Amino acid sequence: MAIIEMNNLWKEYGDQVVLERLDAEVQEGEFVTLVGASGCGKTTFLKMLLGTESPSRGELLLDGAPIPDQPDETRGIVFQRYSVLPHLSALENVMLADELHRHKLSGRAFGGKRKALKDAAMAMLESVGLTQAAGKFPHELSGGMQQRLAIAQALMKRPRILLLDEPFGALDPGIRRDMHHLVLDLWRQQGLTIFMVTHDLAEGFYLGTRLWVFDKTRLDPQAPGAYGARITYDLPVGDCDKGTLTAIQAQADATARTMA
Ligand SMILES: Nc1ncnc2c1ncn2[C@@H]1O[C@H](COP(=O)(O)OP(=O)(O)OP(=O)(O)O)[C@@H](O)[C@H]1O
Repeated sequence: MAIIEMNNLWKEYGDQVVLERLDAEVQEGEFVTLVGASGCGKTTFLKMLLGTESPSRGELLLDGAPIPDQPDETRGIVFQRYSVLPHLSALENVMLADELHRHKLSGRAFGGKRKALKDAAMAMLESVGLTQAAGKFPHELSGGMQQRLAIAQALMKRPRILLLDEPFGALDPGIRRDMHHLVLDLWRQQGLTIFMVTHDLAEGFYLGTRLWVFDKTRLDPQAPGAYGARITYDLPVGDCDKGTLTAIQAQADATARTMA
């Protein structure tokens, strides 16, 4: 069974149609990268997967059942910036992710449980290369280190699905490359299913096993909100020639000009 399935999925805000008629299935372990013009609804789509936005029409299914309408431990998310809490150390940020979840169930961890939680958080920090930074606060970390910390925080609850919203958009190219290796390692080691929004088509092709292009197939320049975006390309990565890449870029640029 698909881990994620959407059937005729729509998202509207008032009379603005953001997404329309989305149909797709994603299997566990896929790495889906999402590209498309600014404002085409990529973040909105991730928010529906997270559970902070709900579909207006149609179905969005997790393991065959409607996706929970609140975030839970099955799905973790990392934003471009500000995913971590500034007044907590790196270690405390990672521990907090688990504590918030535990709080709902049985309250704060003490004694041996707290020690186990601390050990698990340290192991998570190690897996993202931040052992030395455990006692530091976010403002003492570089942009790349902050994003490593955000990833550690998102993975602490052992989600099956990781949602990444332009997580490397603000990073220098060299740091981005390091982050690419990190994400690919974590994806393989933990058997994650990943949905990642990027503005960089090359990054989408390098990282993903599958690339989705969000674009508007119907456009009314007088009423940019009248129609929503659809998935106009659904490509297995490695199966795309240069002409297709150029066509995707040209189409996204044309949509961006019309929507500007
Ligand atoms: N809570 C909301 N209420 C009303 N409109 C919203 C809301 N959230 C998003 N929108 C609108 O939905 C559209 C899609 O926004 P979204 O952020 O999903 O696009 P995006 O493709 O992620 O853009 P970008 O690439 O610039 O991040 C935008 O027109 C935005 O203004």
